[in-house]
Amino acid sequence: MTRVVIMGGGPASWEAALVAAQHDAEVTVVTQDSLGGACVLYDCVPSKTFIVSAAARSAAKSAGELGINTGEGHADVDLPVVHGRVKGLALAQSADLETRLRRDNVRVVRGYARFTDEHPGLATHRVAVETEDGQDEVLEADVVLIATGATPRVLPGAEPDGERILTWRQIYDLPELPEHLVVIGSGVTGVEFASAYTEMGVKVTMVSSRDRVLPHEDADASAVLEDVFAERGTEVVKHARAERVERVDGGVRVHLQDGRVVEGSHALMTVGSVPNTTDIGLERVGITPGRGGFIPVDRVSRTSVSNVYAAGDCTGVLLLASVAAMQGRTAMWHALGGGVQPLRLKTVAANVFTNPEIATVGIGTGAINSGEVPARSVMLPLATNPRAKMEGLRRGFIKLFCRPATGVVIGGVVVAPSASELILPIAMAVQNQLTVDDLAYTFSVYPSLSGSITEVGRQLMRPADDLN
Ligand SMILES: Cc1cc2nc3c(=O)[nH]c(=O)nc-3n(C[C@H](O)[C@H](O)[C@H](O)COP(=O)(O)OP(=O)(O)OC[C@H]3O[C@@H](n4cnc5c(N)ncnc54)[C@H](O)[C@@H]3O)c2cc1C
Ligand SMILES: NC(=O)c1ccc[n+]([C@@H]2O[C@H](COP(=O)([O-])OP(=O)(O)OC[C@H]3O[C@@H](n4cnc5c(N)ncnc54)[C@H](O)[C@@H]3O)[C@@H](O)[C@H]2O)c1
Repeated sequence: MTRVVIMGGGPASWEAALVAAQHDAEVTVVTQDSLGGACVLYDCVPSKTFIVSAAARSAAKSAGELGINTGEGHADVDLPVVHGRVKGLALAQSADLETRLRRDNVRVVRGYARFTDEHPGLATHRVAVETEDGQDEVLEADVVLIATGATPRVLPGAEPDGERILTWRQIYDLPELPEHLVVIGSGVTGVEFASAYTEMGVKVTMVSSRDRVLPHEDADASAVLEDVFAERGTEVVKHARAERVERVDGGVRVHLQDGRVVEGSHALMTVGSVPNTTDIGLERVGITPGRGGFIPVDRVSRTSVSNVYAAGDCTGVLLLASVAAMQGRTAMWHALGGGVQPLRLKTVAANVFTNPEIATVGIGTGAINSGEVPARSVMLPLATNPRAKMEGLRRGFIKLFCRPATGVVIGGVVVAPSASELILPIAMAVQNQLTVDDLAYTFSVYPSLSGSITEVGRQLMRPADDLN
């Protein structure tokens, strides 16, 4: 029986464990947190649960527009209930995962895992487990998967104290909503929390190091988000790098590198993550971390050392739960001899959970605008969609990219309240190399937002004459 040891307990780990168990391996997961890892306990799941509550408040506040009076536009936030729900759902999901893995005979050990091979180059590996209760043990492994994830990056001079200077993992312990939250960093994490706290009725100022929020996303999508921020009173301070955060009476002062100062009651640090790779004994197996401490892997999750795989945020490939999970499965399919499809990043769908949401898949706008990838594209504002009008949606769009000659769909962007759901037909088109004609001939429900996807397909169709 192949002995598989998995270090870490997030999506890369639990998905790998399920595949390995299916292949009759003897599987041990070593995780210092409960199962689910940072994804379920601190990052993805808690933030999305919080965002659902924030969206419910917005919906209640805007119901009057649709003729439903909720009582003078009030929608009070019961923060202990919101935070209780966030933590409760995370723990419940973690417990579900543990039950599932145990049912598949996966051994789950709570502890910290490190390689302890005597020297690099050995055919099998040893992983030492350090437990809180001192029941340390050493596991012999034929295959090891490193899935140790990442941790919030700390800016020197802005060390989180859990009271006023916070990481996104500490906010659910706040007894009250901040009066004025300064969000430092305008990547995906920053904008999601800026959007959610604004919807919760908090004054938010965002410190953005670039000329726009979400510098790596579609520029039209960022522009919609900036318009919404402006309309709701979320201030964005641009070209602004935080140098340090000082605690003052009743609040914080954020000192920017150019001398400007931003004041608020609390600072939320969203300046990226660092991989958990420094203290796991990589040198004992001969793995040298790459740039930023991430572990280099190929498209089937192999490291430079035979029978040692890595998956998820510790690899820095694409810091998404869905990618972590696929990397984990791929590692086990490869290690245990199943058929394996190398990871295809061009087909990954992702979503920014702001209001409206921003979903993307396939080739990005950057590569198309720069001419690197030739494409035809259409952007259709949702304002003309009948269902959007009924729902009172004024902003958002569907954008589609296809190959100039064949019309094969290669990417798309959706900006809409439910973009995370609407992106799926485009993702299926990209994954299966469907054409704009395939989309155009697909029935969509009338009236529906997805009707705009088939409409974009029709706008990108070419009469047969054009193709000759
Ligand atoms: C605020 C936020 C929101 C996000 N929202 C989304 C989203 O909506 N959708 C999405 O797809 N992605 C989202 N992500 C990204 C997603 O959370 C990560 O990509 C995902 O968690 C990575 O999973 P992983 O398997 O690498 O491990 P992680 O989830 O990071 O878990 C790794 C676990 O291993 C443990 N560990 C570390 N070292 C050891 C060791 N030596 N021994 C034992 N255990 C160890 C860690 O403590 C941790 O519990 C979000 C990220 C953040 C920060
Ligand atoms: N919905 C989702 O799927 C979701 C949500 C959150 C995070 N994530 C993933 O997690 C990863 C990390 O995202 P993130 O937003 O946490 O980190 P990030 O690294 O993408 O963004 C951090 C931002 O902070 C800025 N920054 C760094 N130092 C700064 C300073 N001193 N002052 C001001 N700004 C500063 C950086 O320029 C950058 O724009 C991403 O790959 C993302 O896809 C996904």
